[in-house]
Amino acid sequence: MQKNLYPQFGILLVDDEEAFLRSMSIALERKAGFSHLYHCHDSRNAMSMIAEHPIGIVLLDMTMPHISGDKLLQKIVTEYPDINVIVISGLNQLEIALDCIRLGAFDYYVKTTEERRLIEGIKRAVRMQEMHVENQALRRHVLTNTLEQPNVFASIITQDKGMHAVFQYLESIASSQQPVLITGESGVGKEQIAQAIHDLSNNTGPLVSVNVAGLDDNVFSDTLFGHRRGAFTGADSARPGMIEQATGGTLFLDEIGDLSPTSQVKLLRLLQEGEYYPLGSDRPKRLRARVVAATHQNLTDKQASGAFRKDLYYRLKIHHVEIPPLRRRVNDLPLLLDFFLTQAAEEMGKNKPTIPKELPVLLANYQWPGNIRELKALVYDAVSRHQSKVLSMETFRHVLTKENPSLLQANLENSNARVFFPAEQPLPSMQEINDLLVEEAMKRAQGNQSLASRLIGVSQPALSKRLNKKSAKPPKSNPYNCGYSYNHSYYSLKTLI
Ligand SMILES: Nc1ncnc2c1ncn2[C@@H]1O[C@H](COP(=O)(O)OP(=O)(O)OP(=O)(O)O)[C@@H](O)[C@H]1O
Repeated sequence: MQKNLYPQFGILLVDDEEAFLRSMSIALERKAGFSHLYHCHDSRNAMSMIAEHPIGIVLLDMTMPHISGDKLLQKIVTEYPDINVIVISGLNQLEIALDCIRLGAFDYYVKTTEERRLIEGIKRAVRMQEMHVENQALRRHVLTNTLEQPNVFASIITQDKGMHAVFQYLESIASSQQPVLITGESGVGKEQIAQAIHDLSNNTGPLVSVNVAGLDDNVFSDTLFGHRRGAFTGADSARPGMIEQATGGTLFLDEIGDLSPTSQVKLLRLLQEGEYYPLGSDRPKRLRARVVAATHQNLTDKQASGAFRKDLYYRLKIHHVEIPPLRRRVNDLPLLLDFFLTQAAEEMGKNKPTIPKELPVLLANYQWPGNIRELKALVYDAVSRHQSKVLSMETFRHVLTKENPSLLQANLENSNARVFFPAEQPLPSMQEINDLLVEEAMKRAQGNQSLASRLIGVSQPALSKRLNKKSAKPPKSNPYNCGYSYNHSYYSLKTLI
Protein backbone atom coordinates (compact mmCIF):
# COMPACT_ATOMS: atom_id res chain seq x y z
CA MET A 1 0.00 0.00 0.00
CA GLN A 2 1.17 3.50 -0.79
CA LYS A 3 2.18 5.55 2.22
CA ASN A 4 -0.24 8.08 3.72
CA LEU A 5 -3.32 6.74 1.95
CA TYR A 6 -6.35 7.03 4.14
CA PRO A 7 -8.18 4.90 5.17
CA GLN A 8 -5.86 1.90 5.21
CA PHE A 9 -8.42 -0.04 3.15
CA GLY A 10 -9.78 1.18 -0.19
CA ILE A 11 -13.19 2.73 -0.90
CA LEU A 12 -14.57 1.50 -4.25
CA LEU A 13 -17.09 3.74 -6.03
CA VAL A 14 -19.27 1.81 -8.51
CA ASP A 15 -21.49 3.93 -10.77
CA ASP A 16 -22.03 4.10 -14.53
CA GLU A 17 -22.17 7.92 -14.42
CA GLU A 18 -18.56 9.06 -14.63
CA ALA A 19 -19.49 12.61 -13.62
CA PHE A 20 -20.95 11.28 -10.36
CA LEU A 21 -17.78 9.24 -9.71
CA ARG A 22 -15.67 12.36 -10.17
CA SER A 23 -17.76 14.69 -8.02
CA MET A 24 -18.14 12.05 -5.27
CA SER A 25 -14.36 11.49 -5.19
CA ILE A 26 -13.68 15.21 -4.88
CA ALA A 27 -16.20 15.51 -2.03
CA LEU A 28 -14.70 12.50 -0.22
CA GLU A 29 -11.18 13.89 -0.53
CA ARG A 30 -12.03 17.46 0.42
CA LYS A 31 -14.68 16.92 3.05
CA ALA A 32 -13.53 13.71 4.69
CA GLY A 33 -9.83 13.49 3.82
CA PHE A 34 -10.28 10.07 2.14
CA SER A 35 -7.57 9.48 -0.43
CA HIS A 36 -7.66 5.70 -0.81
CA LEU A 37 -10.29 5.59 -3.58
CA TYR A 38 -11.00 3.35 -6.58
CA HIS A 39 -13.47 4.01 -9.44
CA CYS A 40 -15.51 1.51 -11.41
CA HIS A 41 -17.91 2.77 -14.09
CA ASP A 42 -18.56 -0.66 -15.62
CA SER A 43 -20.42 -2.93 -13.21
CA ARG A 44 -18.94 -6.02 -14.92
CA ASN A 45 -15.50 -5.08 -13.53
CA ALA A 46 -16.56 -4.48 -9.94
CA MET A 47 -15.94 -8.01 -8.59
CA SER A 48 -12.49 -8.28 -10.20
CA MET A 49 -11.52 -4.89 -8.73
CA ILE A 50 -12.59 -6.08 -5.28
CA ALA A 51 -10.46 -9.20 -5.76
CA GLU A 52 -7.40 -7.16 -6.83
CA HIS A 53 -7.48 -4.32 -4.28
CA PRO A 54 -7.77 -4.16 -0.48
CA ILE A 55 -11.35 -2.88 -0.55
CA GLY A 56 -13.12 -2.26 2.76
CA ILE A 57 -16.09 -0.14 1.62
CA VAL A 58 -18.14 -0.14 -1.60
CA LEU A 59 -20.34 2.80 -2.61
CA LEU A 60 -22.80 1.20 -4.99
CA ASP A 61 -25.29 2.60 -7.51
CA MET A 62 -28.52 0.62 -8.08
CA THR A 63 -29.53 1.28 -11.67
CA MET A 64 -26.63 0.32 -13.95
CA PRO A 65 -26.36 -1.41 -17.34
CA HIS A 66 -24.96 -5.00 -17.52
CA ILE A 67 -25.19 -5.98 -13.81
CA SER A 68 -27.70 -4.20 -11.61
CA GLY A 69 -26.79 -2.86 -8.17
CA ASP A 70 -28.94 -5.37 -6.25
CA LYS A 71 -27.27 -8.31 -8.06
CA LEU A 72 -23.83 -6.90 -7.26
CA LEU A 73 -24.85 -6.28 -3.67
CA GLN A 74 -25.84 -9.93 -3.26
CA LYS A 75 -22.55 -11.12 -4.76
CA ILE A 76 -20.43 -8.80 -2.58
CA VAL A 77 -22.14 -9.69 0.72
CA THR A 78 -21.88 -13.41 -0.10
CA GLU A 79 -18.27 -13.45 -1.25
CA TYR A 80 -16.88 -10.60 0.89
CA PRO A 81 -18.99 -10.43 4.06
CA ASP A 82 -16.44 -8.14 5.74
CA ILE A 83 -16.94 -5.34 3.20
CA ASN A 84 -19.41 -2.58 4.13
CA VAL A 85 -21.62 -1.73 1.15
CA ILE A 86 -23.38 1.64 1.07
CA VAL A 87 -26.01 1.97 -1.63
CA ILE A 88 -26.21 5.43 -3.21
CA SER A 89 -29.13 5.32 -5.57
CA GLY A 90 -31.26 7.67 -7.63
CA LEU A 91 -34.33 5.74 -6.45
CA ASN A 92 -36.08 7.36 -3.51
CA GLN A 93 -38.28 4.40 -2.58
CA LEU A 94 -38.55 2.98 0.89
CA GLU A 95 -39.28 -0.53 -0.38
CA ILE A 96 -36.03 -0.66 -2.36
CA ALA A 97 -34.05 0.76 0.55
CA LEU A 98 -35.46 -1.88 2.89
CA ASP A 99 -34.71 -4.65 0.38
CA CYS A 100 -31.07 -3.50 0.18
CA ILE A 101 -30.72 -3.46 3.97
CA ARG A 102 -32.31 -6.94 4.13
CA LEU A 103 -29.77 -8.14 1.57
CA GLY A 104 -26.97 -6.92 3.81
CA ALA A 105 -26.23 -3.31 2.79
CA PHE A 106 -24.64 -1.22 5.55
CA ASP A 107 -26.69 1.86 4.64
CA TYR A 108 -28.83 3.39 1.87
CA TYR A 109 -28.81 6.97 0.56
CA VAL A 110 -30.54 8.67 -2.35
CA LYS A 111 -28.30 10.71 -4.61
CA THR A 112 -30.12 13.91 -3.70
CA THR A 113 -29.22 13.47 -0.01
CA GLU A 114 -27.51 16.53 1.43
CA GLU A 115 -23.78 16.05 0.84
CA ARG A 116 -22.88 16.62 4.47
CA ARG A 117 -25.20 13.83 5.66
CA LEU A 118 -23.92 11.47 3.00
CA ILE A 119 -20.28 12.11 3.98
CA GLU A 120 -21.11 11.60 7.66
CA GLY A 121 -22.69 8.25 6.79
CA ILE A 122 -19.63 7.16 4.83
CA LYS A 123 -17.36 8.29 7.70
CA ARG A 124 -19.41 6.10 10.03
CA ALA A 125 -18.97 3.10 7.75
CA VAL A 126 -15.22 3.77 7.59
CA ARG A 127 -15.03 3.92 11.37
CA MET A 128 -16.90 0.60 11.70
CA GLN A 129 -14.58 -0.99 9.18
CA GLU A 130 -11.52 0.39 11.01
CA MET A 131 -12.78 -1.15 14.24
CA HIS A 132 -13.22 -4.46 12.47
CA VAL A 133 -9.64 -4.32 11.12
CA GLU A 134 -8.33 -3.33 14.58
CA ASN A 135 -10.18 -6.18 16.24
CA GLN A 136 -8.71 -8.66 13.80
CA ALA A 137 -5.20 -7.28 14.37
CA LEU A 138 -5.66 -7.33 18.15
CA ARG A 139 -6.89 -10.93 18.07
CA ARG A 140 -3.87 -11.90 15.95
CA HIS A 141 -1.49 -10.22 18.39
CA VAL A 142 -3.09 -11.70 21.47
CA LEU A 143 -3.26 -15.22 20.04
CA THR A 144 0.36 -15.22 18.90
CA ASN A 145 1.54 -13.01 21.80
CA THR A 146 3.96 -11.26 19.46
CA LEU A 147 4.83 -7.81 18.24
CA GLU A 148 5.19 -7.05 14.55
CA GLN A 149 7.61 -4.14 15.01
CA PRO A 150 9.45 -4.72 18.33
CA ASN A 151 12.18 -2.27 17.27
CA VAL A 152 9.70 0.62 17.63
CA PHE A 153 9.51 -0.11 21.38
CA ALA A 154 13.23 -0.73 21.86
CA SER A 155 13.78 2.46 23.88
CA ILE A 156 10.91 1.68 26.26
CA ILE A 157 12.55 -0.56 28.84
CA THR A 158 10.02 -2.96 30.29
CA GLN A 159 9.23 -6.60 30.91
CA ASP A 160 5.81 -5.85 32.32
CA LYS A 161 2.88 -7.83 30.88
CA GLY A 162 0.58 -4.79 31.06
CA MET A 163 3.04 -2.72 29.02
CA HIS A 164 3.39 -5.54 26.51
CA ALA A 165 -0.41 -5.55 26.10
CA VAL A 166 -0.29 -1.78 25.52
CA PHE A 167 2.29 -2.33 22.76
CA GLN A 168 0.10 -4.98 21.13
CA TYR A 169 -2.89 -2.65 21.22
CA LEU A 170 -0.85 0.18 19.70
CA GLU A 171 0.21 -2.08 16.85
CA SER A 172 -3.42 -3.01 16.22
CA ILE A 173 -4.44 0.64 15.83
CA ALA A 174 -1.28 1.72 14.01
CA SER A 175 -2.85 2.41 10.65
CA SER A 176 -5.99 4.12 11.94
CA GLN A 177 -6.10 7.91 11.67
CA GLN A 178 -8.42 8.27 14.68
CA PRO A 179 -7.15 10.13 17.77
CA VAL A 180 -5.34 8.32 20.58
CA LEU A 181 -5.52 9.39 24.22
CA ILE A 182 -2.60 8.44 26.48
CA THR A 183 -3.21 8.72 30.21
CA GLY A 184 -1.03 7.90 33.18
CA GLU A 185 0.72 9.60 36.07
CA SER A 186 3.48 12.11 35.49
CA GLY A 187 6.77 10.51 34.45
CA VAL A 188 5.42 7.11 33.32
CA GLY A 189 6.66 7.61 29.76
CA LYS A 190 3.64 9.00 27.89
CA GLU A 191 5.82 10.98 25.51
CA GLN A 192 7.71 7.83 24.58
CA ILE A 193 4.40 6.13 23.84
CA ALA A 194 3.39 9.04 21.57
CA GLN A 195 6.67 8.63 19.69
CA ALA A 196 5.99 4.89 19.30
CA ILE A 197 2.48 5.57 17.93
CA HIS A 198 4.02 7.91 15.39
CA ASP A 199 6.77 5.45 14.40
CA LEU A 200 4.26 2.61 14.03
CA SER A 201 2.05 4.63 11.69
CA ASN A 202 4.71 4.68 8.94
CA ASN A 203 3.45 8.16 8.13
CA THR A 204 6.03 10.16 6.23
CA GLY A 205 5.32 13.48 7.97
CA PRO A 206 6.92 14.58 11.26
CA LEU A 207 5.84 14.22 14.89
CA VAL A 208 5.01 17.73 16.09
CA SER A 209 4.58 18.19 19.86
CA VAL A 210 2.71 21.01 21.56
CA ASN A 211 2.39 21.36 25.32
CA VAL A 212 -1.00 23.02 25.67
CA ALA A 213 -0.86 23.56 29.46
CA GLY A 214 -1.14 27.24 30.33
CA LEU A 215 -1.72 28.42 26.74
CA ASP A 216 -4.41 31.08 26.67
CA ASP A 217 -6.96 30.65 23.91
CA ASN A 218 -5.40 33.18 21.50
CA VAL A 219 -1.97 31.61 21.79
CA PHE A 220 -3.49 28.14 21.44
CA SER A 221 -5.31 29.13 18.21
CA ASP A 222 -2.27 30.86 16.77
CA THR A 223 0.04 27.98 17.70
CA LEU A 224 -2.19 25.30 16.23
CA PHE A 225 -3.94 27.04 13.34
CA GLY A 226 -1.33 29.64 12.34
CA HIS A 227 -2.29 33.02 10.88
CA ARG A 228 -2.46 35.06 7.71
CA ARG A 229 -0.40 38.18 7.24
CA GLY A 230 -2.12 41.12 8.96
CA ALA A 231 -4.45 38.85 11.00
CA PHE A 232 -3.58 40.87 14.11
CA THR A 233 -1.25 43.69 15.10
CA GLY A 234 2.28 42.41 14.71
CA ALA A 235 1.38 39.60 12.27
CA ASP A 236 3.83 40.92 9.64
CA SER A 237 3.93 37.68 7.72
CA ALA A 238 1.80 34.57 7.39
CA ARG A 239 2.80 31.71 9.68
CA PRO A 240 1.72 28.09 9.34
CA GLY A 241 0.39 26.48 12.51
CA MET A 242 1.54 23.25 14.13
CA ILE A 243 -1.31 21.37 12.40
CA GLU A 244 0.14 22.29 9.03
CA GLN A 245 3.67 21.46 10.15
CA ALA A 246 2.44 18.00 11.17
CA THR A 247 0.92 17.31 7.73
CA GLY A 248 1.24 13.62 6.89
CA GLY A 249 2.47 12.88 10.42
CA THR A 250 1.34 13.17 14.03
CA LEU A 251 0.23 16.15 16.11
CA PHE A 252 0.99 15.39 19.79
CA LEU A 253 -0.97 17.54 22.25
CA ASP A 254 0.58 17.09 25.69
CA GLU A 255 -1.16 18.06 28.97
CA ILE A 256 -4.56 18.09 27.26
CA GLY A 257 -6.30 18.01 30.67
CA ASP A 258 -5.21 21.63 31.18
CA LEU A 259 -6.81 22.98 28.01
CA SER A 260 -9.00 26.06 28.55
CA PRO A 261 -12.77 25.66 27.93
CA THR A 262 -12.69 27.94 24.85
CA SER A 263 -9.80 26.03 23.33
CA GLN A 264 -11.61 22.76 24.06
CA VAL A 265 -14.45 23.91 21.76
CA LYS A 266 -11.94 24.71 18.99
CA LEU A 267 -10.19 21.38 19.31
CA LEU A 268 -13.52 19.54 19.25
CA ARG A 269 -14.52 21.34 16.03
CA LEU A 270 -11.17 20.47 14.48
CA LEU A 271 -11.64 16.78 15.28
CA GLN A 272 -15.28 16.70 14.21
CA GLU A 273 -14.97 18.63 10.97
CA GLY A 274 -11.39 17.73 10.13
CA GLU A 275 -11.03 21.40 9.12
CA TYR A 276 -9.73 24.61 10.65
CA TYR A 277 -9.29 28.29 9.78
CA PRO A 278 -5.92 30.00 10.21
CA LEU A 279 -6.42 33.30 12.09
CA GLY A 280 -7.59 36.01 9.75
CA SER A 281 -8.50 33.57 6.98
CA ASP A 282 -11.94 32.56 5.72
CA ARG A 283 -10.60 29.61 3.72
CA PRO A 284 -10.66 26.34 5.62
CA LYS A 285 -7.68 23.98 5.67
CA ARG A 286 -7.82 20.23 6.19
CA LEU A 287 -6.32 18.46 9.16
CA ARG A 288 -3.96 15.92 7.61
CA ALA A 289 -2.27 14.62 10.73
CA ARG A 290 -3.17 12.06 13.34
CA VAL A 291 -3.94 13.63 16.71
CA VAL A 292 -2.42 12.03 19.81
CA ALA A 293 -3.18 13.61 23.20
CA ALA A 294 -1.76 12.92 26.64
CA THR A 295 -2.52 13.90 30.21
CA HIS A 296 -1.60 12.92 33.74
CA GLN A 297 -5.01 14.20 34.92
CA ASN A 298 -8.04 12.03 35.49
CA LEU A 299 -10.23 13.07 32.55
CA THR A 300 -13.13 10.89 33.70
CA ASP A 301 -13.32 12.96 36.89
CA LYS A 302 -12.74 16.23 35.02
CA GLN A 303 -15.52 15.61 32.55
CA ALA A 304 -17.84 14.48 35.34
CA SER A 305 -17.21 17.77 37.17
CA GLY A 306 -17.70 19.79 33.97
CA ALA A 307 -14.07 20.97 33.73
CA PHE A 308 -13.49 18.96 30.54
CA ARG A 309 -16.04 18.69 27.72
CA LYS A 310 -17.68 15.29 27.54
CA ASP A 311 -17.96 15.34 23.73
CA LEU A 312 -14.25 16.19 23.37
CA TYR A 313 -13.33 13.49 25.88
CA TYR A 314 -15.17 10.83 23.85
CA ARG A 315 -13.69 12.13 20.57
CA LEU A 316 -10.17 11.92 21.97
CA LYS A 317 -10.54 8.52 23.54
CA ILE A 318 -11.61 6.66 20.40
CA HIS A 319 -8.37 4.85 21.16
CA HIS A 320 -7.15 4.99 24.73
CA VAL A 321 -4.11 3.62 26.53
CA GLU A 322 -3.45 3.93 30.26
CA ILE A 323 0.22 3.59 31.19
CA PRO A 324 0.59 1.90 34.60
CA PRO A 325 2.59 3.71 37.30
CA LEU A 326 6.03 2.37 38.24
CA ARG A 327 4.83 1.08 41.63
CA ARG A 328 2.61 -1.37 39.73
CA ARG A 329 5.51 -2.47 37.51
CA VAL A 330 8.06 -3.33 40.19
CA ASN A 331 9.45 -6.11 38.03
CA ASP A 332 10.68 -3.35 35.70
CA LEU A 333 12.81 -1.78 38.45
CA PRO A 334 15.95 -3.94 38.03
CA LEU A 335 15.89 -3.43 34.24
CA LEU A 336 15.38 0.31 34.47
CA LEU A 337 18.01 0.65 37.19
CA ASP A 338 20.56 -1.15 35.07
CA PHE A 339 19.56 0.81 31.95
CA PHE A 340 19.88 4.23 33.61
CA LEU A 341 23.12 3.23 35.37
CA THR A 342 24.69 2.29 32.04
CA GLN A 343 23.34 5.43 30.38
CA ALA A 344 24.45 7.78 33.18
CA ALA A 345 27.92 6.20 33.49
CA GLU A 346 28.42 6.49 29.72
CA GLU A 347 27.26 10.11 29.60
CA MET A 348 29.49 11.08 32.56
CA GLY A 349 32.49 9.10 31.31
CA LYS A 350 32.59 6.95 34.47
CA ASN A 351 32.81 3.20 34.97
CA LYS A 352 29.43 1.60 35.55
CA PRO A 353 29.22 1.02 39.32
CA THR A 354 28.11 -2.24 40.95
CA ILE A 355 24.64 -2.22 42.49
CA PRO A 356 24.61 -2.67 46.30
CA LYS A 357 22.54 -5.70 47.38
CA GLU A 358 20.04 -3.75 49.44
CA LEU A 359 19.22 -1.23 46.68
CA PRO A 360 16.70 -3.31 44.64
CA VAL A 361 14.76 -4.10 47.82
CA LEU A 362 14.72 -0.46 48.81
CA LEU A 363 13.50 0.56 45.35
CA ALA A 364 10.73 -2.05 45.38
CA ASN A 365 9.41 -0.68 48.68
CA TYR A 366 9.07 2.89 47.49
CA GLN A 367 5.87 4.39 45.99
CA TRP A 368 7.52 6.33 43.11
CA PRO A 369 5.25 9.39 42.93
CA GLY A 370 7.43 10.77 40.11
CA ASN A 371 7.60 7.37 38.39
CA ILE A 372 10.37 6.64 35.88
CA ARG A 373 11.44 10.26 35.63
CA GLU A 374 12.14 10.20 39.38
CA LEU A 375 14.07 6.94 39.18
CA LYS A 376 16.16 8.28 36.30
CA ALA A 377 16.96 11.50 38.19
CA LEU A 378 17.95 9.52 41.31
CA VAL A 379 20.24 7.22 39.38
CA TYR A 380 21.89 10.12 37.54
CA ASP A 381 22.39 11.94 40.84
CA ALA A 382 23.87 8.84 42.47
CA VAL A 383 26.24 8.22 39.55
CA SER A 384 27.40 11.82 39.54
CA ARG A 385 28.31 11.57 43.25
CA HIS A 386 29.74 8.09 43.17
CA GLN A 387 33.49 7.57 43.56
CA SER A 388 34.20 3.94 44.44
CA LYS A 389 33.36 0.67 42.63
CA VAL A 390 30.06 0.14 44.38
CA LEU A 391 27.27 2.67 43.85
CA SER A 392 26.84 4.91 46.86
CA MET A 393 23.55 4.47 48.71
CA GLU A 394 23.58 8.01 50.03
CA THR A 395 21.20 9.52 47.43
CA PHE A 396 18.75 6.63 47.56
CA ARG A 397 18.75 6.28 51.32
CA HIS A 398 17.78 9.87 51.86
CA VAL A 399 14.89 9.79 49.39
CA LEU A 400 13.60 6.26 49.86
CA THR A 401 13.63 5.81 53.63
CA LYS A 402 12.52 7.35 56.89
CA GLU A 403 15.24 9.97 56.65
CA ASN A 404 12.96 11.73 54.17
CA PRO A 405 10.18 13.49 56.16
CA SER A 406 8.09 14.15 53.04
CA LEU A 407 7.90 10.42 52.38
CA LEU A 408 6.70 9.83 55.91
CA GLN A 409 4.05 12.49 55.45
CA ALA A 410 3.00 11.03 52.10
CA ASN A 411 2.57 7.62 53.68
CA LEU A 412 0.52 9.01 56.51
CA GLU A 413 -1.68 10.91 54.11
CA ASN A 414 -2.16 8.00 51.76
CA SER A 415 -5.85 7.45 52.23
CA ASN A 416 -5.66 4.08 50.44
CA ALA A 417 -3.70 2.87 53.40
CA ARG A 418 -6.66 3.25 55.71
CA VAL A 419 -8.12 -0.15 56.36
CA PHE A 420 -11.50 -0.96 57.64
CA PHE A 421 -11.50 -2.67 61.03
CA PRO A 422 -14.80 -4.53 61.08
CA ALA A 423 -16.89 -3.29 64.02
CA GLU A 424 -17.87 -6.83 64.98
CA GLN A 425 -14.21 -7.84 65.45
CA PRO A 426 -12.13 -6.90 68.50
CA LEU A 427 -9.27 -4.51 67.71
CA PRO A 428 -5.80 -6.08 67.62
CA SER A 429 -3.49 -5.29 70.50
CA MET A 430 -0.41 -3.10 69.94
CA GLN A 431 1.69 -6.22 70.44
CA GLU A 432 -0.14 -8.02 67.65
CA ILE A 433 0.12 -5.03 65.34
CA ASN A 434 3.84 -4.82 66.05
CA ASP A 435 4.34 -8.51 65.30
CA LEU A 436 2.51 -8.20 62.02
CA LEU A 437 4.50 -5.09 61.15
CA VAL A 438 7.82 -6.76 61.83
CA GLU A 439 6.78 -9.82 59.85
CA GLU A 440 5.76 -7.74 56.84
CA ALA A 441 8.92 -5.60 56.98
CA MET A 442 11.11 -8.72 57.03
CA LYS A 443 9.16 -10.11 54.09
CA ARG A 444 9.54 -6.91 52.06
CA ALA A 445 13.23 -6.61 52.93
CA GLN A 446 13.74 -10.21 51.90
CA GLY A 447 15.10 -11.13 55.32
CA ASN A 448 17.58 -8.24 55.48
CA GLN A 449 17.30 -6.97 59.06
CA SER A 450 19.16 -3.74 58.48
CA LEU A 451 16.80 -2.81 55.67
CA ALA A 452 13.67 -4.03 57.48
CA SER A 453 14.56 -1.88 60.48
CA ARG A 454 14.81 1.17 58.23
CA LEU A 455 11.47 0.36 56.60
CA ILE A 456 9.68 0.56 59.95
CA GLY A 457 11.82 3.26 61.49
CA VAL A 458 13.47 1.38 64.36
CA SER A 459 17.11 0.63 65.02
CA GLN A 460 18.49 -2.70 63.90
CA PRO A 461 19.26 -3.91 67.46
CA ALA A 462 15.65 -3.08 68.43
CA LEU A 463 14.30 -5.08 65.51
CA SER A 464 16.65 -7.97 66.24
CA LYS A 465 15.46 -8.02 69.87
CA ARG A 466 11.83 -8.14 68.76
CA LEU A 467 12.55 -10.97 66.34
CA ASN A 468 14.31 -12.97 69.05
CA LYS A 469 11.43 -12.42 71.43
CA LYS A 470 8.95 -13.42 68.76
CA SER A 471 10.75 -16.63 67.86
CA ALA A 472 11.06 -17.57 71.56
CA LYS A 473 7.27 -17.24 72.00
CA PRO A 474 4.97 -20.10 70.87
CA PRO A 475 2.75 -18.88 68.03
CA LYS A 476 -0.50 -17.61 69.52
CA SER A 477 -3.75 -18.28 67.73
CA ASN A 478 -4.46 -15.09 65.87
CA PRO A 479 -8.04 -13.79 65.97
CA TYR A 480 -7.23 -11.66 62.94
CA ASN A 481 -6.53 -14.62 60.73
CA CYS A 482 -10.16 -14.51 59.75
CA GLY A 483 -9.65 -12.66 56.51
CA TYR A 484 -8.00 -9.41 57.51
CA SER A 485 -4.81 -10.19 59.27
CA TYR A 486 -2.86 -9.13 56.17
CA ASN A 487 -4.82 -5.93 56.06
CA HIS A 488 -3.71 -5.19 59.57
CA SER A 489 -0.10 -5.60 58.67
CA TYR A 490 -0.66 -3.43 55.60
CA TYR A 491 -2.35 -0.82 57.74
CA SER A 492 0.52 -0.95 60.18
CA LEU A 493 3.20 -0.59 57.57
CA LYS A 494 1.58 2.26 55.76
CA THR A 495 0.55 4.27 58.75
CA LEU A 496 3.11 3.48 61.36
CA ILE A 497 6.21 3.78 59.18
N1 LIG B 1 10.14 2.50 29.99
C1 LIG B 1 11.09 3.46 29.92
N2 LIG B 1 12.34 3.15 29.56
C2 LIG B 1 13.30 4.09 29.53
N3 LIG B 1 13.10 5.38 29.82
C3 LIG B 1 11.87 5.75 30.18
C4 LIG B 1 10.79 4.82 30.24
N4 LIG B 1 9.68 5.48 30.61
C5 LIG B 1 10.03 6.76 30.79
N5 LIG B 1 11.34 6.94 30.53
C6 LIG B 1 12.10 8.19 30.67
O1 LIG B 1 11.52 8.88 31.78
C7 LIG B 1 11.41 10.28 31.51
C8 LIG B 1 9.97 10.71 31.63
O2 LIG B 1 9.22 10.18 30.56
P1 LIG B 1 8.11 11.03 29.79
O3 LIG B 1 8.51 12.47 29.65
O4 LIG B 1 7.75 10.29 28.55
O5 LIG B 1 6.94 10.94 30.87
P2 LIG B 1 5.47 11.55 30.80
O6 LIG B 1 4.55 10.48 31.23
O7 LIG B 1 5.23 12.14 29.45
O8 LIG B 1 5.50 12.68 31.91
P3 LIG B 1 4.60 14.03 32.05
O9 LIG B 1 3.20 13.60 32.32
O10 LIG B 1 5.21 14.73 33.22
O11 LIG B 1 4.73 14.79 30.75
C9 LIG B 1 11.99 10.49 30.13
O12 LIG B 1 13.35 10.86 30.26
C10 LIG B 1 11.90 9.12 29.48
O13 LIG B 1 12.89 8.95 28.52
